[in-house]
Amino acid sequence: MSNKIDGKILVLDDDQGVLYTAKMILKQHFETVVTEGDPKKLDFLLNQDKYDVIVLDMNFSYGLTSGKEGIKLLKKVLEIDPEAHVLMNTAYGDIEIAVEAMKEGAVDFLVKPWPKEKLLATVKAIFDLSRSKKEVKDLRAGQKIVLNDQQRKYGEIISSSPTMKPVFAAIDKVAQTDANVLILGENGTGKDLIANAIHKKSPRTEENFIKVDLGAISETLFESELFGHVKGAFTDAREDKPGRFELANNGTLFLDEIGNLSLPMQAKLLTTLQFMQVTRVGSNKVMHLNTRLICATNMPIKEMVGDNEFRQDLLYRINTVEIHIPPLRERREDIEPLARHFLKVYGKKYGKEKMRLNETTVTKLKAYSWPGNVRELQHAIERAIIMANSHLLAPEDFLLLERPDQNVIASDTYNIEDMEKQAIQNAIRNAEGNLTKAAKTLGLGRSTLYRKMTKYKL
Ligand SMILES: Nc1ncnc2c1ncn2[C@@H]1O[C@H](COP(=O)(O)OP(=O)(O)OP(=O)(O)O)[C@@H](O)[C@H]1O
Repeated sequence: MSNKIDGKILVLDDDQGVLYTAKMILKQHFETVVTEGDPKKLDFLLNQDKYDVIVLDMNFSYGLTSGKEGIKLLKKVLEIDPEAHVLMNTAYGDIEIAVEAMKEGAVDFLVKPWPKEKLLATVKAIFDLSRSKKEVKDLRAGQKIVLNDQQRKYGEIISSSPTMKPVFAAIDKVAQTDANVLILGENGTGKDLIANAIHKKSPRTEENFIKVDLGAISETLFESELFGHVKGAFTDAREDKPGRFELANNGTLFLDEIGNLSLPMQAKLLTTLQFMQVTRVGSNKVMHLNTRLICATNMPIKEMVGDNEFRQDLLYRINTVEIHIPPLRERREDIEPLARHFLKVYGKKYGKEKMRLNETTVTKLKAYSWPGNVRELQHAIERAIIMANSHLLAPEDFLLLERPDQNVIASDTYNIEDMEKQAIQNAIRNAEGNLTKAAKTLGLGRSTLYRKMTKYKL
């Protein structure tokens, strides 16, 4: 390995002698030194690559000593790359022009002819400045993601059913290891919560817990989101950005909805997991990682392997330990404590702390099949609290209709109001009680939906 600095320097000057000398000096210390005598090539060069330091001549055309050409070029450089670090080079020692260049955004200037050490020392200092600014930026971009992830609230896990005992036992055991865990369970069963609980109980608890919803990542953004990118790697890459893998280094990476990954994305993920190393898109620097992996899915992943929709080798890599979370209908003992828990949480949120459930309501809640699991129960309680007229929640405060086979208005009425009422009921049912989602499906605002629900006594 060379001990040169891994940096890129561009020298633009119409004096071939200057270009030659600068290259000779800088090449001994920096990995890449590009020299160019034609200012018209500037656009092409800057769009092609990103330079840590640009040494720019102030007086291009022969005989022109006003420095105007250099200022024009400087503006152009900064237009293409507003963060460029430009060192102006002038043969005439015209301090006023140099000061103007600094005002326009140049970082420093040199007066030709410069002693060899002076050029090197100045370029090195500017290089260090540019790198440290970049590191701060990287850190900020990373912190933003980490902060978002940390701010996501993970509440307490409520459960008293025997069916959940093996789940808690598994959490305690795997938390102490670095084993890859695959959490399986229907929508809304608490996979997120369990993944976070494993992290919290693990020795990595002080490090980051980073979640990636693979179901929400497009094919084009997959690599950049997971592995990061460097500025200019693609059109929208305006800044360097660390990937989720990198941010989860020494911590835990939670890949949710892994069953939704396309086969090409599965292949990319597998390679990363095999070597536990990533390279930011557009860079060639390999980073070795120490990341604990937890994956989750609500899809029948083993059947998907049989149907060649999910790679078997990837499944083997992620499912060292499997944790199955049973659906709520298979642990009915949890319904009441969960309902009371959400009653407390939302009672507080909406200033209705006195809300209670009556016995018939509890019986009704326990009898329901909860296809949307804990999330559906959570939304049902929240809605009931918002809509209820008294402190005692009655069965009528819950819209728990078993799902119809078809997602259509099953009616032969043409009365507009009846149709509207049925459409609202269907939408709420299909959204598993999530009113925001139901309102969206209906094309209504949330408050309009509340109004209509009151009107139709829903
Ligand atoms: N045992 C539990 N105790 C308290 N809250 C729970 C429990 N299980 C789930 N929840 C709550 O239910 C909601 C859904 O849970 P979570 O997001 O963890 O489910 P999920 O299985 O990851 O869902 P999806 O498959 O849709 O991503 C969350 O608000 C979570 O806090």
